[in-house]
Amino acid sequence: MRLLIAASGTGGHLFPALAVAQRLPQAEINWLGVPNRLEQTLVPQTYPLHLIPIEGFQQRFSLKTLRILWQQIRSIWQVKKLLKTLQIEAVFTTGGYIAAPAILAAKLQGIPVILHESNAIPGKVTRLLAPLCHTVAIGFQNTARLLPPAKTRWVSTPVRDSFLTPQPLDFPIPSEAPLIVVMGGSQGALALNRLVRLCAESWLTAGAYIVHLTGEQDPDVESFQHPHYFPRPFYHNMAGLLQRANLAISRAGAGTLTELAVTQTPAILIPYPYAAEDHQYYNAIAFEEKAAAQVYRQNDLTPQHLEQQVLELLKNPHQLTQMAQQAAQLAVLDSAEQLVQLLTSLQSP
Ligand SMILES: CC(=O)N[C@H]1[C@@H](OP(=O)(O)OP(=O)(O)OC[C@H]2O[C@@H](n3ccc(=O)[nH]c3=O)[C@H](O)[C@@H]2O)O[C@H](CO)[C@@H](O)[C@@H]1O
Repeated sequence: MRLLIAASGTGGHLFPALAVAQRLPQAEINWLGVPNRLEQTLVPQTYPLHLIPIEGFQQRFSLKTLRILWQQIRSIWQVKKLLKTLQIEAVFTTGGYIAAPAILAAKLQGIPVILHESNAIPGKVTRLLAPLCHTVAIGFQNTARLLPPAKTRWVSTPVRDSFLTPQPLDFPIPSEAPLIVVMGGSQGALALNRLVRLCAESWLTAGAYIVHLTGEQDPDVESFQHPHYFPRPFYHNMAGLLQRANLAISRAGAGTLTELAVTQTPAILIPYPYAAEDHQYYNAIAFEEKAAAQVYRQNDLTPQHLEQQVLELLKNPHQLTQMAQQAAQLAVLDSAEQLVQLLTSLQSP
């Protein structure tokens, strides 16, 4: 199969697409992305990457809106040409603004599209263009009700292959010590970082180790130091890290949540308060409803409260085990496989 994957921008859009691509060794895969985004680091060693210069629309109308609209229209023709030149037979996209030209160009060329929407509240492009897709694969079961004219199928969200087998971890952490992993999504989260640094001392004193994924942009990254505290701007072996973690303190991006479920990691979730339509909160609630996580609104959460909640959990391994068991109930281990089947079924008469 000749497949175009349109996935761009953040880890949450790229890693699920890479997980599907990994499972299609026979396919001829080309990738559609945007300049200067994470795909330029993650994709070109494995797949030819084609870049189109587009941006997402801003909330408020301005002259820039017209420029973005023009970029979008132009990019539809660029993608249409690409589909033709590469003789693409199917398009797979994980949503976001790159999905718009990919879906519209595929529709003009009569090529079927599988769109994967990982979030509980679908993004704007998904809501608008879902009816043009062959199938919209969804990460959360409840999302189907928000996409009524489209054909939906719940598959959860794919995780990288490494999550499906035990991975070694290269941090010097004794096997009996509790490990807290702090994650702010693929770009880190400054507010979460500040909050955690205010609490870290007391968790470390209680015997925990901390791996803190800070993102690349934190100016205060060196402001807290301790021999059992490991800050990293970005870490690639997420599977090994989460398999070992006893507790995660995290934003609530859909990709991260799926990985927490697959690795059975109990979590304190602090959704990004400015995510479009508050979708991270609704992602997180699905985990809280199943008692797999505790959810706190960033604006209501004081450092004292977070510090206490974590200390309580560290003192109560039985509660952590119960949360881990509940997280396991949310895991769908063959999500990537289901998407591969959907894609390959497009070729059957
Ligand atoms: C601010 C915002 O709107 N973020 C959105 C974005 O987030 P973002 O890309 O942060 O979100 P996710 O949590 O879905 O995915 C992060 C991915 O990056 C990986 N990772 C992270 C840190 C690290 O050091 N190493 C690493 O590999 C994680 O393992 C995970 O696979 O896309 C997600 C999927 O549409 C949405 O749910 C999020 O709401």
